[in-house]
Amino acid sequence: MTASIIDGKAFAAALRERIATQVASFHEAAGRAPGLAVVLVGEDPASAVYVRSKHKATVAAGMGSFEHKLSADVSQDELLALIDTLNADDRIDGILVQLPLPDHIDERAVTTRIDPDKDVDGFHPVNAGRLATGLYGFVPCTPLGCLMLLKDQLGDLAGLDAVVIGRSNIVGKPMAALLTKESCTVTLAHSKTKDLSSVVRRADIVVAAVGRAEMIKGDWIKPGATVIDVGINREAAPVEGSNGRLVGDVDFAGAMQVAGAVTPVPGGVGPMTIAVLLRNTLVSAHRRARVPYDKDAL
Ligand SMILES: Nc1nc(=O)c2c([nH]1)NC[C@@H]1CN(c3ccc(C(=O)N[C@@H](CCC(=O)O)C(=O)O)cc3)C=[N+]21
Repeated sequence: MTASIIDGKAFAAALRERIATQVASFHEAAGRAPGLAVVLVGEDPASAVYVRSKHKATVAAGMGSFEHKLSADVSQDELLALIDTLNADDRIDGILVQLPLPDHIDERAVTTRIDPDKDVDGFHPVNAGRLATGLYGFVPCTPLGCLMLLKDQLGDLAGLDAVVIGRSNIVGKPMAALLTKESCTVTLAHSKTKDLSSVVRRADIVVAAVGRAEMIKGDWIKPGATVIDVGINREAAPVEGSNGRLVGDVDFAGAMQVAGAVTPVPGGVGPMTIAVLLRNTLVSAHRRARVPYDKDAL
């Protein structure tokens, strides 16, 4: 038996198509395009690549893209002042400050400065609280993308055993909250979890978000389980000057022998993150302009 491969890239492309259609009707109804502001501090090459693909996807969906590139030595006060300006700018429905930030800037101070109703990343504590208590709010893009893939694969998730490995505020915790909302029995495992392989083995759904290459082994997985691999780890380059291979947090070849379905890396969760960012921005635009939208298409 071989697992099926969950094509996140294709799912994300289809979602972006539906978003583009709704962006066009929003534009007609509101007389403006939805707008996304992306702030990049410094010259980290990986961050620059992500910001470029976000910009391309934003424009391709018919949205306005407002890029702000600041030098690595910008002061925290200058960055906060830019966020205040973006908060007050009516053309902008979503604000994303690319993480990580340089060490002299306090990420907390930055994420809490963003207007929660423009916080399309869902990182503001107000949105974390809304998610935890079941109120409307922005849900972080990566876990929401994972949930979309799971529902597409499995339909109703109620009663399923889910294990989330990794307790970050950006992926693990919101993922556990989303699965709880879907009536899964959720275990949030992490680096201190005892006997992780046994914890993983009882799960119908495994979401791996630990940031350690191929840590989750194939023989830990329950036969037929659905495995979502959030990890993006770059292996050391085979020859100097070249790029190393991208691998997930799951031993993909091993998991393919046992699981029912597995997301690949690349081409799984990563493309969903950007598509959901556009979705959150479109939803924000509808809310801010008080134009109703088609929830089912998104
Ligand atoms: N405020 C903030 N919000 C973010 O959402 C955010 C961030 N900061 N900092 C960095 C991470 C990373 N991230 C990814 C987006 C797309 C892919 C993606 O499309 N990956 C492709 C391939 C990527 C490659 O080839 O390097 C794939 O998995 O198929 C991955 C990772 C968003 N992030």
